[in-house]
Amino acid sequence: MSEDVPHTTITVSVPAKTNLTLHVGAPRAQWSGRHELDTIYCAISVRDTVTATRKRPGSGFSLAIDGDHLGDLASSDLRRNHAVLALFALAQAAEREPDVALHVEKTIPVGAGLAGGSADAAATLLALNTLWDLHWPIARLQEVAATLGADMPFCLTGGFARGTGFGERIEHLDEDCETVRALRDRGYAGNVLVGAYNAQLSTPDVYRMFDQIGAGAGDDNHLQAAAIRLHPRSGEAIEAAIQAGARHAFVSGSGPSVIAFTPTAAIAQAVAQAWERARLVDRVIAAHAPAYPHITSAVSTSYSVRQ
Ligand SMILES: C[C@@](CO)(OP(=O)(O)O)[C@H](O)COP(=O)(O)OP(=O)(O)OC[C@H]1O[C@@H](n2ccc(N)nc2=O)[C@H](O)[C@@H]1O
Ligand SMILES: Nc1ncnc2c1ncn2[C@@H]1O[C@H](COP(=O)(O)OP(=O)(O)O)[C@@H](O)[C@H]1O
Repeated sequence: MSEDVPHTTITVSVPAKTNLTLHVGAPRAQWSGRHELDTIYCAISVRDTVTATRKRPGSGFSLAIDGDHLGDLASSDLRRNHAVLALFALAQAAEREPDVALHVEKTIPVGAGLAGGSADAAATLLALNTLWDLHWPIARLQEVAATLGADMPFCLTGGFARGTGFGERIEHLDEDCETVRALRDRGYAGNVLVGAYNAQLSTPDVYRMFDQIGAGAGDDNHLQAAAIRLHPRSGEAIEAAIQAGARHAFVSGSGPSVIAFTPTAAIAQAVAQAWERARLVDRVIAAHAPAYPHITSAVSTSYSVRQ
């Protein structure tokens, strides 16, 4: 005898994160040495997609990862993947079994300062919130996300937000608020180019270099000088982008990737050409800011389970 089991698949598309400003304070013992931050997060439309599918009870989790530039992910322990950590964190918080198949399709460069891991964790939480019929509010999911990483709570909402604490305290910034209007007036919205690298930077290493050399004079990203010290090509790409007319160009978070805000198609072409001609980046990705996560599909079918 067989029984029909609902077979639901939820797919979430999630944007990458950059920091328009990233002011770094002292490390705090109560945060296990993490530094106090005051940052403006901005999500950009370089996206990963996470699909979560219910599996047979007791069969455990599975993870499949696709993408052309997986960096150290290709050889890393699947159980340490941030999407899997999010699955187990929500399973524990919601008292559910993690019998879920996760499929992560990556275009966010890995170890790039774009929070690709945090984005996949956020997408997993959003997918499971529907797959398991939890329908928890974002604030409750953010409590789970904050236990996993500083910029994970922001990745659940996208758009613009101010982050404080070690980055986990989020004040979402509405599109029509004064701060966002001022950001738009200063050219921090619209088309961007991402200068991506095959190389990765370890975020802890960048913070340690920051502790040694501090912030560069006038840098809105206090980690920028440290990231450039460890990955000089990022600094060359920033200079070339500004010379080519970019409104803003900076290292994204702990780097090495570079973000250039390009207000016209001609400037975008000039920046891309300057980067490619002098091989200042390994890949150029066009995107726009801000961007938001969204559920792209929820498919319910059924499959027979032999009793
Ligand atoms: C720098 C930022 C800016 O948004 O993002 P990325 O550029 O890496 O994406 C964040 O602060 C990345 O925070 P988070 O995502 O938790 O960092 P992880 O890669 O998990 O590395 C954690 C390590 O980074 C350092 N760290 C992280 C956050 C913080 N406020 N102070 C720190 O000193 C600590 O050494 C910590 O152990
Ligand atoms: N799903 C994931 N996507 C990207 N990186 C991941 C993921 N899971 C674990 N990681 C690990 O997290 C580290 C940081 O990756 P990532 O979040 O992309 O960069 P950053 O912290 O610089 O924004 C990498 O060493 C990577 O192996």
